[in-house]
Amino acid sequence: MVSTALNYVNGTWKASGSGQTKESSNPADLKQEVGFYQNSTAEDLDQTVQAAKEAKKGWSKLTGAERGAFLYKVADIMEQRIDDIATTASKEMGKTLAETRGETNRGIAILRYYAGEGLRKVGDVIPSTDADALMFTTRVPLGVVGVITPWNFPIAIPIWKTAPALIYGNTVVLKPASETALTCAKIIECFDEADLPKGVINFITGSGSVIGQGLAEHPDVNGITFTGSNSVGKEIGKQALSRGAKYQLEMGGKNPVIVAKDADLQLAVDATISGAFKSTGQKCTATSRVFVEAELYDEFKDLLLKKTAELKVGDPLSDSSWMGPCASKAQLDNCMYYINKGVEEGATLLTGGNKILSDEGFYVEPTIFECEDHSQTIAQEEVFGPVIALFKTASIEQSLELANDVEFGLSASIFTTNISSMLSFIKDMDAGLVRINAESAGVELQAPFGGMKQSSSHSREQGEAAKEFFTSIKTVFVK
Ligand SMILES: NC(=O)C1=CN([C@@H]2O[C@H](COP(=O)(O)OP(=O)(O)OC[C@H]3O[C@@H](n4cnc5c(N)ncnc54)[C@H](O)[C@@H]3O)[C@@H](O)[C@H]2O)C=CC1
Ligand SMILES: O=C(O)CCC(=O)C(=O)O
Repeated sequence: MVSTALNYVNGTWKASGSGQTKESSNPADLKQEVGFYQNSTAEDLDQTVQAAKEAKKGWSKLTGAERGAFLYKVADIMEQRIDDIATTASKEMGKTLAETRGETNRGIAILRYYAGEGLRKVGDVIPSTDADALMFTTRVPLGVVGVITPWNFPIAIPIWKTAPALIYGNTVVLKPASETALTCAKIIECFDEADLPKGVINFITGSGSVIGQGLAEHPDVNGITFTGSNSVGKEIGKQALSRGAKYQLEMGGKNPVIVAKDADLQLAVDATISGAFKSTGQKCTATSRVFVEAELYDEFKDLLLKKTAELKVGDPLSDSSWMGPCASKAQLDNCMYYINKGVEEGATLLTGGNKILSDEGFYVEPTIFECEDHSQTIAQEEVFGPVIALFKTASIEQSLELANDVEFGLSASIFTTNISSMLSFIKDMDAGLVRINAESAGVELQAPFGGMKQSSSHSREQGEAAKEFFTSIKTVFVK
């Protein structure tokens, strides 16, 4: 059934003052509309922020245990809705149902993790130089947090930003990507039914340039957490900095896989395929460059091509599909731009490179280029699609040097059985997430996540690291 998502402001579902809605469409079936969302205005945003501002005092006064009890309740409600949330997400952005179900379960686990955080320590006792004094740290919430999220993890990312914001006592205004607005509304329904106090969590849809930018610029928004493109992220950072708000940005990646001559071949090929092509390559942690030592190169390439040919691309709602379409026409066009660039700049197209079933949806073939020149566009820029640039290298040292030769530093993998190769990779690879004998994608909710170089604002999300962003430290001296 086609539905219309409303904004959620001060505990009430509400239409935008604009009276306008926009359509959310299905990238796997261009004839099917999934539903509609509110095309909100700056006035709607202001009312939403005011609701969060009014709620912050009461929410911050609750104990962590009390706030945690609400999050446990949201998790329990969401557990009853896994299929509905996952199906909506698959319809809105084309990821396979197996992946969106997994992502919903991950969202539930994140809620429970942060619910438990309400009972963990928030400070340290620090010895004072004054024998009669007690000195310690405590933490206070930022206040109102603006959460701006992308479409590629439409369930996990809104939750991994919102749950820690709430448990540490902040109130939230959440603006999801328009492509996945209905999925996010289903998540908010779980918060609504868990009866959080009014105004603690608010949800508003609309364009990035009005609602996203409006949040970044709003004087009553004390912190902004963002995941998305580098260009938008940088602007948000500048706006937040200029008015003294705290900000956290998670942006692009150009993630390498290094395959040593002593690697487990099957493992390295399977992990490369999964890292590069799951979610149609639309992960900031996706594998996009692969460096293979010469001795194993031909065997690796043959097996990679054989297994890629076996992948079934099709309807994300069908159990037999391994990879769905790109999330939108813009994403497909972007992908084709980079594929054409690869061909123009002289990389050898080994497989893929074409749109498929283009009348029905935004499908593209899993694509592999063999490259020699690491300065080529497909080796340097984030594609955000199922495209691999494959290189033969003379040594692990050369692989590592090339792996670091990009502006990003989010995640990176090495496949090797040699301990000293592992250790030099851990030490010398410039990435926030380094993985040994495991694919480049795959983030665990209890561990810090974030990038180096241009991939992030150098902050970390998830696990205990979230506390650093969502709170301010107060040093207390008592005498
Ligand atoms: N690092 C990641 O996980 C992601 C990276 N991307 C990259 O970005 C490219 C474009 O994807 P988009 O969806 O267009 O990303 P985007 O950066 O435009 O959108 C992300 C979020 O920011 C909002 N936004 C857009 N313009 C804004 C503005 N001026 N001020 C504040 N918020 C704004 C959007 O509405 C959305 O909620 C992709 O091809 C990919 O390369 C996209 C999504 C996620
Ligand atoms: O690899 C993952 O699980 C998370 C990736 C991510 O955060 C992203 O693509 O935005």
